[in-house]
This record gives sequence, structure tokens and C-alpha cells, in this order.
Amino acid sequence: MTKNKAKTGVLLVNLGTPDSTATADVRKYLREFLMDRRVIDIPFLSRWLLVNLIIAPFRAPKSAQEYRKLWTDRGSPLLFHTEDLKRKLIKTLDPALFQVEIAMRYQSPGIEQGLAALNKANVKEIIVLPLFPQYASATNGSVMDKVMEIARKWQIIPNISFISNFVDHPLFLKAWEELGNEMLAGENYDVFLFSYHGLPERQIKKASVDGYCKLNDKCCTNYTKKNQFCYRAQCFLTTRLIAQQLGLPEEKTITCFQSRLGKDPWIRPYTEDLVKELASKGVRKVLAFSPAFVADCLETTIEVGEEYKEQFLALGGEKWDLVPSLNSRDSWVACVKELVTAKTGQAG
Ligand SMILES: C=CC1=C(C)c2cc3[nH]c(cc4nc(cc5[nH]c(cc1n2)c(C)c5CCC(=O)O)C(CCC(=O)O)=C4C)c(C)c3C=C
Ligand SMILES: [Fe+2]
Ligand SMILES: [Fe+2]
Repeated sequence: MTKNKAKTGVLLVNLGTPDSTATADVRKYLREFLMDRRVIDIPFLSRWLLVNLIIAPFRAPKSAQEYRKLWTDRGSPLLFHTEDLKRKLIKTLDPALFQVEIAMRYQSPGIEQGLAALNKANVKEIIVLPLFPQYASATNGSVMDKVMEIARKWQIIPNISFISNFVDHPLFLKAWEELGNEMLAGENYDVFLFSYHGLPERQIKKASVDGYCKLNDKCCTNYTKKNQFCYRAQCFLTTRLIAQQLGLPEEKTITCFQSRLGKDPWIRPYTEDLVKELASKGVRKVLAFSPAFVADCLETTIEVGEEYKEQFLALGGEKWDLVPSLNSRDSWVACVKELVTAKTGQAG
């Protein structure tokens, strides 16, 4: 066997971001994203009408303005942090054994492109790591679906394996511990708010084994074999594990969900409600964590770091700090390396 044939292909996939902050590019991105049947899980015609006639035209100009606040000289943070992660990961792996590519589920670089590069290199297997710590059909499930849709057209399909989620991986928790401790040094906070991306309640119910999930605190705050793929349960688990790792008092730690889209009920409690509730209860200093995201993006930097902060301060709060994402810090690179090498059995 040649060295090339023995290589393992690694595909790191994040959500995606517009090509630029032009309204037309944001509209194109929103259309592709929201036309995914795992994201807006309603019949095709209803989804098409909703996305193309309502959400994309009305939301694109507003979202484009938000993206302009987020954009940097290097473009979208979500994309350049993923590129940095790839570059640093490659440095830790044996180039004779691994080829690493990145892809975005929506827009560019696409999953087709990443898989084509691995296919061309004739890799013996492909390990796909969706960069979402908690499993949801709308994110990790969608990445898996797309990879299989592409690979099923190939003549030779190598072994393909997926990392479904990694909320309880010791190195993921260690990376958050390191990051959290940097923020906590010399600071005092009244509340530690863990804000996760929301999901429609309908999608949680659809993923509930034997109708187990009742969307209350009793079921989702217990992590069992039955609800091991419940996004809401995985979010509560993430909060518990990071809080334990950092020694945060349980009574000061809150889990909540942001970024609701549309009128359907999404998983609760909503972050926007908590911002008001905390201010009205006299809470003054909040440290916000966003551990559903591994790279800074619109949902963290702008929504949590700016919009909720402004609201909290306007309601009498004194301090609102956001813990940045893992981005490409060394402890996170070490976690990704471990996730990948454990799957293949190849030593790094
Ligand atoms: C943490 C993982 C994510 C889940 C779960 C998720 C579900 C989900 N999202 C939408 C709608 C939108 N999300 C948007 C941005 C966005 N979402 C995630 C991650 C998850 N989404 C990220 C990382 C980002 C930021 C991307 C970036 O470029 O920085 C947006 C676009 C932004 C906006 O217009 O506000 C929308 C819309 C739905 C409907 C959904 C589940 C059903
Ligand atoms: Fe989203
Ligand atoms: Fe539940």
C-alpha cells in the first residue's frame, strides 16, 4: 500500500456564513440555509413560500446590517476561525497519515469541495466532524445527510464515520475550563448565563425516543440513554459539566436559548426573557457563555455580546461580559485532534 492510500481524510464542517455583507449575498445564504428540510422542517411548498417570499426578502437587509458589525478584515469570524483551526490541527498531525479539509454546510467552501479533495487524494477513510458540540437534526444531522448524499454518487465509497456530538469529551470541557478561568480571573459575577442556539419545540419532540421528552426540566435536566440525542438535554448537560469544571455555584448558573425564528414555540427558557427577569431581580453582573458555538459568529459576538448586553445595561445591569468561543486556541485544537485520532486509531 502506498503512503497516500493509507491516509485518513478529516472533514471539519461548520454551519456557513454569507460570502460578503452585501444584502444579495446574505439573501443567497439565508435561502440555502433555510431551504434545508432539516432546518425548516415543513413540507417543501410551504417552506419554499415562507423562505422565498417572507423570511429571505425581509430578513436579508436587517441581517446584512448585523453582519457588517461582525465582519473583519479577514471576513466572517466563523470562516476564518475554522481556517485557523485547520491550519493548527494539520501542524499536530502526521502529514503522511492525515489530510484535513474544512467545509461549510451552506455557501463556501462547500462540502462537495472538501469531499472532492479527499476523494482525489484517495484516502482510505473519511472522518467527518460537524463543529457543533450538541447533536441537532438541523446541524449535525444535516451535515451527515449532505455528506451521504454526495458520497453515494461515488464509485468507490471509503469508510465514512461521523462524530455525532462531543459535549462530554474531557478535552472539550478542559478547553472551556481554561477559557472560563481566563474570564473569571479577578472578576466577580452574580450570574453565569449559558445561552445556546434555540430550536423549534417540534424538532425536539420529533427526536424524542418513545415520547420520552416532555420539554420540562425533569426530562431534559436528566441525561440518560433515552434522551442521549436530545439537543435540549445535551445543552443542560453541557452547562452542568462546564460549571462543575469551573466550580461555579449551581444556584448562580442558568441555561437558556436564543435566536428564535418565526412564531412557533421554541425551546425555553428564552434568553431575551431572562435578560429582563435578571435585571428586574436586581442582578447586576452577568458572565455569558455560548457553548453551542465553537467559533465567534453573529449569534455570539452580536446577539449575546452586544444586543443582550445593551438590553441588560439599559434595564439597570452593571456588567455583561461574553466568554469568547474556543476559535483556534491550542486546548481546542488538542480536543479536535483527540476526537479525530480516537476515531481512526492512527496515532497523530
Ligand atoms: C449551534 C448550532 C445551531 C443550531 C442548532 C441552529 C439552528 C437553527 N438556526 C436557524 C436560523 C438561523 N441561524 C442563523 C445563524 C447561525 N446559526 C448557527 C448555529 C445553529 N443554528 C450559527 C453558528 C449561526 C451564525 C452564522 C454566522 O455567519 O455567523 C441565522 C442567520 C443569521 C440571522 O439572519 O440572524 C438564521 C436565520 C434555525 C431556523 C434553526 C433550527 C431550526
Ligand atoms: Fe442558526
Ligand atoms: Fe426532555
